[in-house]
Amino acid sequence: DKVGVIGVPSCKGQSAGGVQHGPKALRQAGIIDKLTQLGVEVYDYGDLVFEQFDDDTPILGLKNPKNIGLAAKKISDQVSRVIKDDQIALTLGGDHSLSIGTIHGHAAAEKNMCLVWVDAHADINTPLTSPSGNVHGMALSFLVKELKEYIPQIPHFEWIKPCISAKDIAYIGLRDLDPGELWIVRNMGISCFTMHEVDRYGIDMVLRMSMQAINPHGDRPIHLSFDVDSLDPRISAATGTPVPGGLSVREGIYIAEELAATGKLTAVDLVEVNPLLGTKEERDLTVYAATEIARACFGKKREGNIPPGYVLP
Ligand SMILES: N[C@@H](CC/C=C/[B-](O)(O)O)C(=O)O
Ligand SMILES: [Mn+2]
Ligand SMILES: [Mn+2]
Ligand SMILES: [Mn+2]
Repeated sequence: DKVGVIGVPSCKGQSAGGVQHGPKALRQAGIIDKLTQLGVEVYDYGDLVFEQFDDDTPILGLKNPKNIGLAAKKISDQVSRVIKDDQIALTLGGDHSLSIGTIHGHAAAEKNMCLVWVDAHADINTPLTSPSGNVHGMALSFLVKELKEYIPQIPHFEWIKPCISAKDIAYIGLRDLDPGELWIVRNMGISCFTMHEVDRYGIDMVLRMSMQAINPHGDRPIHLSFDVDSLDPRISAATGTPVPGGLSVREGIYIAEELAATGKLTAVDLVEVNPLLGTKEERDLTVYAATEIARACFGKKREGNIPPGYVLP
């Protein structure tokens, strides 16, 4: 496999300072080497640089429209280029608003892609339903075709073409939805496996049902958007919006192992690591969990791995 790593030091989609240092924290934890050790051909594109615009007043309550709209375009172009170069795009965040760009870029390169969104949150508030104006909680609303009529015109967001249908999305790990989001999930027919379903069916069955729903013939490129706050705060406390009762690191790794096994994983977002939050132990554990999810996405197996060409001595 060839993997293109893109750092996205974004933070304006939410209000906790520090998430822009997520890419650096993951790099300092050796994420690149850990992938290289798996025999993966890693192309590191470094971190995207975003021009900062201070004159960026909220529109309809949506915060930082100019900074986020312009950043998303850069992200979209970069992800699209990486995938067209036959590399799996691994985007290190940064806040979850970056997924506007990664999913848009993925769809530009692979229009038949489908999406697994692993998160405590649905991130599908529209600008009119958002309780906070934070775009990391709205990312999907600009991308889902069936929501087009509910999305007001936002300056610097005009270039975003809705590129995915509700039926092509599966949520895993949800446990903190706003009313508007639940209405959308229920009425647009998005496959949704909250922590209730994870408890009821177990993670394997949830994954099987997700794939049955969005990729029944196993022929569609898969986009995994992994928000570290999907994991339980006991193992992922260094994040802006922690919610108790999350996935265990084993469940997170299982999702990654199974999606890797399909051979169709084409883009991965690893977002919302905020190294300035929590104690040093909590930060190190959060970063460790995130790097283990990444390793599992690119072939690391708990049964072990045999290097190519290995011969028993
Ligand atoms: N639903 C809340 C929380 C959003 C959380 C976004 B996150 O999942 O990317 O952390 C909001 O809209 O403000
Ligand atoms: Mn979240
Ligand atoms: Mn999120
Ligand atoms: Mn988060």
